[in-house]
Amino acid sequence: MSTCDESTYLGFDFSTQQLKAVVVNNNLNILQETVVQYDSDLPEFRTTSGVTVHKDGHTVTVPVLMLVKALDILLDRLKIAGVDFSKVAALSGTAQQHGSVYWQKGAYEKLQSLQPNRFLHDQLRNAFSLADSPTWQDSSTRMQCQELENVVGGPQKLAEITGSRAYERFTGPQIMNMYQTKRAVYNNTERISLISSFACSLFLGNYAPIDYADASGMNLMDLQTKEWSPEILQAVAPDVEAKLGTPVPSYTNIGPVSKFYVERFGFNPECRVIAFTGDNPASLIGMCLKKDDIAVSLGTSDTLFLCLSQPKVILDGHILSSPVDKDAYMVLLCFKNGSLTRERIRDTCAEGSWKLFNELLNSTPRGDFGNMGLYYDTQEIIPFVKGDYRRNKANVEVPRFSGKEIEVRAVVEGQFLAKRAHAEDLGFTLSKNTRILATGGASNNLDILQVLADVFNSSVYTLEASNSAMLGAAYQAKYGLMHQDISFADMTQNLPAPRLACTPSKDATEIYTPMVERYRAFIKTITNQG
Ligand SMILES: O=C(CO)[C@@H](O)[C@H](O)CF
Repeated sequence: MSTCDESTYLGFDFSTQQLKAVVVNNNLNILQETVVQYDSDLPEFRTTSGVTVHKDGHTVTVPVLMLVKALDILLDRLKIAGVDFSKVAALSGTAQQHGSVYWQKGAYEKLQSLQPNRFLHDQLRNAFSLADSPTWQDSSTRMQCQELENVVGGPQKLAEITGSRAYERFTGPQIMNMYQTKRAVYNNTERISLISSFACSLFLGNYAPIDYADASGMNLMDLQTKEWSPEILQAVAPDVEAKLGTPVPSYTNIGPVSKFYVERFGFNPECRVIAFTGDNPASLIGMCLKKDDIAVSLGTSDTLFLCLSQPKVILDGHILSSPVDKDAYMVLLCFKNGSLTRERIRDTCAEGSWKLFNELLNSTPRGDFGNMGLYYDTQEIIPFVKGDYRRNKANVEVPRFSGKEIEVRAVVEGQFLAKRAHAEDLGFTLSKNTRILATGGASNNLDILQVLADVFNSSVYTLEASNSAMLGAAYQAKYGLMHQDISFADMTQNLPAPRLACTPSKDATEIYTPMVERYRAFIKTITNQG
């Protein structure tokens, strides 16, 4: 299907708590958005914030069929909203990273023979050898992480090969755990997808390849060669390469949309399916990140990422292949305790109201009278700790603060001090050209963004849409069609510039630079390194 002014592009975001879609026109302007909230729209799956936290407190899964059923609902909502699918020239998507989907033997035939008069979820009910897929919030694979690092010669070596030391949520340790503890599932699995490539497979009516950017979050792909590392695969499980397929550049034009969508929804048979990718790489696309930019995504997880022209070896954080240039890279820091932790403090200190939360936040001075709090509802990634930690002005640990307003400011300042400290540990130096581009749900809260601007002593900008991952998927749909003819920068040059949201207060640097050092000392103590 040739692109023309009438063409539209579809982007899907299978994120942790919801499935979203956006339709953009040929100029990448938003025409339509819609969402399915897993918990409320699909209560039969009994998820909380989109997942099931198991009794061991470390295993965290998502019901795969819930994601399929969410797509059925979402496409119907788009149709009811009047979207003309025949104009969609290409579609792409994104998803929570690291999660793994296990397709049962025989699922390929089911994908190939989808009937347009039946729901997807009805036809794929028996397509998965594991009903509940591990997600990025899972931390049950500590042992497999140790094994993987030992096999290659330690965390530094694994980071040199794959871009990260072993992490519990990464797909390599997860597959290893599957092989070791659920052998029957592994043996009954003909294909292993990430959640992004699983979603892409639904549109392709075939197994979709894993893209380089999301493959970088698996501890399996050699970042230099962009191929699975034979040494690592061998350690993970037998015959795993055949189940993974071959990774591809993130903007690969894979093939036409499955005829199921042509016949059921009126898609153009020439509509192309572009490789799906992880939500953080997709955010980088949606934000059109530039060299001096730092992106901060304030979602279920909080992440910080920036562009890199050459890879580097880091032990706290991740180097991923760039989603828009297969020869470039991105640095990613992920903080598992993001919006859900802010919401917990909102509920305990501000009666569940963001209005009151913001009032309490603004009633306290920058620096919170010298108090500092670190709050980890679930096992954190950076640092590897869990629980609440508070210190007063004298740097003495205290069980609680004197007022709710102190706690409210402490959770926000603590989360942002962590981001600045670890970004600087990566070698990023804040300068007068630094722009902080904020995205994700909390980027709609200007009071929280003001703290971000103060802690980083940098101006904070926001985009037209707070969901940059979903937008990035739609941009990738067009880029996948055109990348041989135009650079991503040229394709997106006419998009509106990010809007200035907050500038740092005059005393920001004198208040927060010392606090960053206090944060570093604080986590050394709580991780027993001090
Ligand atoms: O684990 C993460 C990144 O490494 C998270 O940001 C997930 O992608 C959130 F879905």
